[in-house]
Amino acid sequence: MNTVRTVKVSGDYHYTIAIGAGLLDDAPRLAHTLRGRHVLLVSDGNVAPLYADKVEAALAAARPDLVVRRFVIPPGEQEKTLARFGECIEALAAMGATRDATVLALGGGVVGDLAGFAAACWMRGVDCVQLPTSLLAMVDSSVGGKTAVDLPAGKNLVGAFHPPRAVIADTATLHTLPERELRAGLAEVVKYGAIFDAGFLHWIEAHAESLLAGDEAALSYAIAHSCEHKADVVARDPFEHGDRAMLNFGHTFGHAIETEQGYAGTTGAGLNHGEAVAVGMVLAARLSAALGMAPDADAERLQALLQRLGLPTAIPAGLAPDALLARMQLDKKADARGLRLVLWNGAGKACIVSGVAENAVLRALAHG
Ligand SMILES: NC(=O)c1ccc[n+]([C@@H]2O[C@H](COP(=O)([O-])OP(=O)(O)OC[C@H]3O[C@@H](n4cnc5c(N)ncnc54)[C@H](O)[C@@H]3O)[C@@H](O)[C@H]2O)c1
Ligand SMILES: O=C(O)C(=O)C[C@@H](O)[C@H](O)[C@H](O)COP(=O)(O)O
Ligand SMILES: [Zn+2]
Repeated sequence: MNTVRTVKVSGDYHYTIAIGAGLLDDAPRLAHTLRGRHVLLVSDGNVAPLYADKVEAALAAARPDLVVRRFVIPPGEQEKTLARFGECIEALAAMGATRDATVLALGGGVVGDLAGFAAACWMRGVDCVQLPTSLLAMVDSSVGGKTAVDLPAGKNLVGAFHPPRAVIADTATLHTLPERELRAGLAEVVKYGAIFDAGFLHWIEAHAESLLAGDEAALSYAIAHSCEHKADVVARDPFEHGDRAMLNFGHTFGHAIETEQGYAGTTGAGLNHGEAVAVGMVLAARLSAALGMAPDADAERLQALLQRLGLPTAIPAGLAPDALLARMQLDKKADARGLRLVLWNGAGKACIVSGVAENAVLRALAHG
């Protein structure tokens, strides 16, 4: 077994994030997270054929008494729906899952959000253990307990806060992750540097090529450091009453793009989540510069880094600014005063601004 890094999420909803190559083979570690006998392994059609047998074999070796069932969805953001959530709940009912059951989320953020939401709702809440297999899920979605499904009207509009019992990230799974999805995960890594840590942003700039090449040491440092930042903010603010909202940097724009494109990202016809967030961060940085809150040079530097990482930085053709603005108005941060956006004060510093003028946002969208 290679080195295992651990990051602890402290506070009322505490758990450990374990990061290392080969952790899906670590039967005692997996078994240790389970309380009862029922396990529903949720995955998608790309990940299950690669890793589900391995996980089930490890569970059977450590706990022969377990009742394990599999629920596999087709891959892609278009599957993060109320309908799939319903099927997942029915799978728990069919196996007679008791209140000490565990939902194992084996996959990227789509599987993690859907499985986590099912765990939050079955019998008003059973354990969820996140086994992230995409870079984006390792650095972001598996941590912090936001679970949700999308509606045609907007991203993540139905969901719950339901912190995982544990997160076990087997970095060896990244060897099979498509390059496009690796880049998408790097967008959320850049986000942490942009909003919290100018030094980390500089480190990413210096290690961009190693990260893109899938270098183990660089990726494992980026994952652990990103998780430290996320663990820190979600421990302080688990329900996003305050500065957890900074994790939404670029997301009000990005979610509007994803929704307007009908969540067509993973199939290749639109932007996926990480790509949309990359565009969104550039728009939020440019808007901040236009409002005199961030230096122009920092906004240009952020855009240049995202471009070096092979990420898009412009709104895809065919998306109208007024349609995107309408989508942004259904963002979960908005309140009676209107849009509430995460804006930027330059490298390492973000802020949350209420009542942002719509004409300034429209100008950013029109130039985007
Ligand atoms: N809950 C949160 O805090 C949070 C944070 C960030 C993003 N999200 C959500 O996460 C989702 C995006 O997650 P994502 O980028 O992981 O997308 P995803 O789950 O669609 O995974 C991307 C693609 O990679 C495939 N894949 C995953 N791991 C693989 C592996 N090891 N080998 C081969 N293929 C693999 C998947 O099958 C899929 O086709 C969005 O729905 C977003 O809203 C949630
Ligand atoms: O954990 C959080 O808080 C985040 O905002 C992380 C984001 O990267 C993630 O995409 C999240 O799902 C967005 O949340 P939402 O509340 O805007 O739906
Ligand atoms: Zn995100």
